[in-house]
This record gives sequence, structure tokens and C-alpha cells, in this order.
Amino acid sequence: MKQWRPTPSTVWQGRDDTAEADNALRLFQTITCSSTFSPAQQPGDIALLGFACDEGVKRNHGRTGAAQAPTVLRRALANMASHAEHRRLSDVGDVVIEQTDLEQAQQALREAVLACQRAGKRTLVLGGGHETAWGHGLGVLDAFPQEKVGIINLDAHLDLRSAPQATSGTPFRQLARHCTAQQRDFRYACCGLSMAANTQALLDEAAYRNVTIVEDMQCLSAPLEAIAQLEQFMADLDRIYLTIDLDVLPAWEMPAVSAPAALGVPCAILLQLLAPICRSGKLQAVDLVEFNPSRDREGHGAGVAARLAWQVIRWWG
Ligand SMILES: N=CN[C@@H](CCC(=O)O)C(=O)O
Ligand SMILES: [Mn+2]
Ligand SMILES: [Mn+2]
Repeated sequence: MKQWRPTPSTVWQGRDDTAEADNALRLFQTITCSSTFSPAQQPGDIALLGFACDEGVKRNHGRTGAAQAPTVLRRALANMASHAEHRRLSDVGDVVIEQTDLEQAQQALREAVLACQRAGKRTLVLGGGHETAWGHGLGVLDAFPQEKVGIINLDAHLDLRSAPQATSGTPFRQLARHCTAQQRDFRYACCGLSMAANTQALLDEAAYRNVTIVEDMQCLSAPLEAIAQLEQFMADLDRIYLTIDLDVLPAWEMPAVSAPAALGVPCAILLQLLAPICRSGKLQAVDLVEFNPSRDREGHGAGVAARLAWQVIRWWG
């Protein structure tokens, strides 16, 4: 596998409580790593894959640093309790970018995701900027060519930009065009959207693409209605690709992103939205993107992001 590196064993470390009881286990003690890219050989049905890249954020004039996120998020996950559901997780390493060749890195991610999915795994990708979604989404679409695959993006932004080259702001425009070229329906929901952070041009593009939009204000004032909208979106799908842009959270909870949200959807409400998606029986792929450790405060953002990943694994039916 090109443009790939294994996770060093030093990353998965934590507090050892096994002197208290055999089942006093944390993730660092239950996760498996491999020195080669070999998803079919690794145990469990959730493959953890890093995408160490922020070239898309750079091209989108954002604050870089997300390339370091996969390692920092693994470290934050390492010391969290490992319950039965977490034993399904194995670490298949990182896809890395060479110099500034984003397109090549996204293609490598696409191939790594496809290999994991073909090996019967579901994929949990730790980005990277939101350019992660172009590679991850393609890999999932490739794996299920005959099925109705829907994308749920928890994000303040639509990321439907039109640009001469791929950025962190273009992945869903790229996936929409790809679906059209493949004569597939583009099924896309953006939940947590800030009207203040998306121009009318982007909203027009969303309307043209028949995108389901659930605004941040709706999530805050009527979470049950927001859930109902998501359930309606999911009803007609075979598989779901869930992408969580951490800038959907408020800046006070998640300062460690390129574009912090002044309002945002707090983690406690986001978890209410996540539960029915995770338990739908259709969830095939999840990523957490845009985490930027260089902007974190005392590791609090990493803790919030890791808790979201931990909870997704626990609920993933
Ligand atoms: N993935 C990032 N998307 C946002 C960033 C917005 C900003 O930097 O303010 C976007 O392009 O709209
Ligand atoms: Mn965003
Ligand atoms: Mn985004």
C-alpha cells in the first residue's frame, strides 16, 4: 500500500488497571495494530484509518494543523474504557500525503477504504480536513455500486463549493458530480448548518442538488424535529456514510478547528442526533474531520472529539 504508514505502538498507551480486575480494560489494551496494511487479517469489523492531511484546508485558506489529528485523536482514545463494543476496533494505520499532492492522497484513501470495506469492515476515518470526505466517500460508493448510499454531514458548512481544484470546501460538490457521472442519485443531508456561514450561492447549489438541510437553530430549539428529518432522510437508504465536521460544535466546546462556530450544536445535542444514525443498521462508514490539535486548549477539544468517536463505536449496531 502506497502512501501509508503503520501506527507506532507508542501511540496506544494509557493507564493499566488490570491489577484491579481482568476486565478493567482501556482501548490501548484491546486495539490491534499491524505493521502492514492488512485489513482482512485484522480482527473486528470496524477499521480505524487515519488521513494525515490538511492540504485541502490550506487550499481553502483555512488554519492548517489537521494533518496531526489522527495521532492526537488516537492518543485521546487510548485511555478511554474499552467495553464489549470497542473490541470490534482494529487500527489499520494512516494514509499520508506526499508533499502537496492532495489528489494522489485522496485516491490512496479511496483505495484503502475500498480494501477495508471489501474485507467486510466498516470504516472509521480520523481526518484530516474535510477533503477526507472525497476519498472516504468515493471508497464507500465504490464498495456498494448497486445500493442507495446516503451522506449525512454534521457540519456548519455545506462544503459544496465549486473550485478549480479540490479543497476542504469542495468534497460534496465533487461527490455530487461523481454520482451524476455514474448515473447514481446524490443523497446528501447537512445537519447543523449555520445560515451565517453559507452564502446564498451555496444554498442555491444545495437546493439544486435536493440537499436535506437541518439548521443549527433547529437542532438547538427542536432536536426531536431535527431527528425526525434525519430519520426521513435515512428511511429510503441502503447504506449511510456519516461525516462529522467538528466545527459543527460551538467554539467553547471545540476551539480546535479551522473555522470555529460562534453558535454551533453542543455535544450533548449532537449525541442525540447521532444515536438514531448509529443504530439505524445502515451505517457503513464514519469520519471525524477538521480537528486541529494546534488550536486546542489543554486537550479539551481532543477529549470531545474522542468521546464522539468512542460513542459512535459503542452505538454502531
Ligand atoms: N471545510 C471547510 N469549509 C468551510 C470553511 C469556512 C471558513 O473557513 O470560514 C467552507 O469552505 O465554507
Ligand atoms: Mn465545517
Ligand atoms: Mn466541512
